[in-house]
Amino acid sequence: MTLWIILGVVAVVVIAAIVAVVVKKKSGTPTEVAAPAVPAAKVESEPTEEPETAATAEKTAADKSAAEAREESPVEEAKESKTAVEPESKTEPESQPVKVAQPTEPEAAAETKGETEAKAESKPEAESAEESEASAAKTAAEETPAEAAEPESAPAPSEPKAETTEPEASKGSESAKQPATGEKPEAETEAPEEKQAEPEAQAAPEPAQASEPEPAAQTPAPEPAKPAAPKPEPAASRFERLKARLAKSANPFGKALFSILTQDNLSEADWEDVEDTLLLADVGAEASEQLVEDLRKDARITGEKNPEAVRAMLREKLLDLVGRDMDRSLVASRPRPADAGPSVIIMVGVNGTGKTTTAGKLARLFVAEDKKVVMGAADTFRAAAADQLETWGSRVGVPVVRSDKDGADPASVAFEAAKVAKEQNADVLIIDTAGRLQNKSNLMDELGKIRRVTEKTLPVEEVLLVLDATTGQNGMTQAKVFAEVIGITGIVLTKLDGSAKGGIVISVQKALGVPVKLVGLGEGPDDLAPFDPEGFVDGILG
Ligand SMILES: Nc1nc2c(ncn2[C@@H]2O[C@H](COP(=O)(O)OP(=O)(O)OP(=O)(O)O)[C@@H](O)[C@H]2O)c(=O)[nH]1
Repeated sequence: MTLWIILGVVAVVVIAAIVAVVVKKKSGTPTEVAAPAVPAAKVESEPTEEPETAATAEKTAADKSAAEAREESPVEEAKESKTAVEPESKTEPESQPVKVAQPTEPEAAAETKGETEAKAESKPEAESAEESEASAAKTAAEETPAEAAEPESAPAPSEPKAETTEPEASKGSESAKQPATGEKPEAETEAPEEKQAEPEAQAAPEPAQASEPEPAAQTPAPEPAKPAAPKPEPAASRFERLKARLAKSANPFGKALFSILTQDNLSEADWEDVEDTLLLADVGAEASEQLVEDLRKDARITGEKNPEAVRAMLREKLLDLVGRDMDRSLVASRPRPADAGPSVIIMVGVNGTGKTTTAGKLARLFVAEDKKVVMGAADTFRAAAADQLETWGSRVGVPVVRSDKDGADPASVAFEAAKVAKEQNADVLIIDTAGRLQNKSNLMDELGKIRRVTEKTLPVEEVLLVLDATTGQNGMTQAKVFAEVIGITGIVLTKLDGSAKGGIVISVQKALGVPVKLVGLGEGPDDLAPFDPEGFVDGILG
């Protein structure tokens, strides 16, 4: 039994050992199978990594290609940067080319969109600084900023440039013509004040508009400024020359009077001839009657047989009528305090009397006196008027404040002109206005507005009524209305060279109570002279 038990145990042990071996062999397979599980995990993580690396690879590739492209071509660079680099590259590329292309303009380009206004503000400062140094010629150059910018921008090939320059150009055109551009802000701020000051909405709003254009510099065509224009003839010698022309022109009434008065035994008919002669010469009915009466009473004339004596006495009578003691000096020519500021002259009159021409001639007259002059083209009704004045200004190196806009508010131009003249410390500001009929009340009101707006900055010391001597007595009605509306301080009698009506000097003075201060005896630049009563009477007596 015992033996069987032992054998049984041994057998069990052997079997167990065999089973153990078998089991061992089988257990080695499952561990290997598990191994793949690890790689499986790796695969899950790899998918994420692989896409990333692929993306970065593409990006780097794109960047590289983009970088290469930049080196190869600036144009492609921009494209690449837009697509690959996105936002940053979009803005930078655009601004850079501009900056690189034109050093001065790049800034302008970057600034234009948002900084145009700020730029405008800074301009004023610069201008004011320049103005302090400045001369008329300098301002002239400043006044044409828009024009100057155009040429530069034109060549600029890049689009950005064109865009940036456009704003400037447009800006320049608006404010343009006046150097006063810088003053724009001020003008705007002042506009409200003006509105308040003037109940009528008119004056206020316009000045503001005017200020925008400031561009006065725009204003200003004065480039030709101080070209080699012939030196203006001194005022002193002008009337001597003009007197000779006056004697040759159709102003024979003095001679006619002389021939009648030197006759023996003047009859009633002779006296009627005297009066008719005076009337034909536009001396006026009242003045003619008075002169004849004086002559008849004067025994020295009626009894005098010596021609020279008659001539001398007639000369005295005519001088009395013309007015030898009237103050005919222009306010601007009188001695004045150094800090008085510019003396403002406004030219008014009906159409075609010679306002613009006289303004130009007058500028020459002042330039001949070494005065610094600024002109304002407030004749915005006739497009060519500003050009005409600008041409006159260029002849003598005088800056002209003007607007490019047809039909612009003349008060705005006057407002700007006053500011420019004051800032430039000019001695004289001459403002040309559009011709108008005295029966157009709205246009006449406009004159009052021009004066009021101008006086926001400078007092108007002189208003010259420009009368065409050939219009004769018709001019009297006009003159009276102008005097009532804007106030007249003096008369300019033009085209006296082509008129037989020199007597208008006497009648217009009598009607308005203001003196003839200047006479025009031709279309030449120096055919304007201060009126000299003695020279005038000598001229018409021959
Ligand atoms: N003979 C002569 N012609 C003159 C004189 N003054 C001006 N003229 C001419 O008169 C014409 C008209 O002159 P403008 O200066 O344009 O007249 P304006 O008053 O400004 O004209 P509007 O602005 O249209 O009212 C021009 O042909 C001038 O040359 C003068 O004293 N003598």
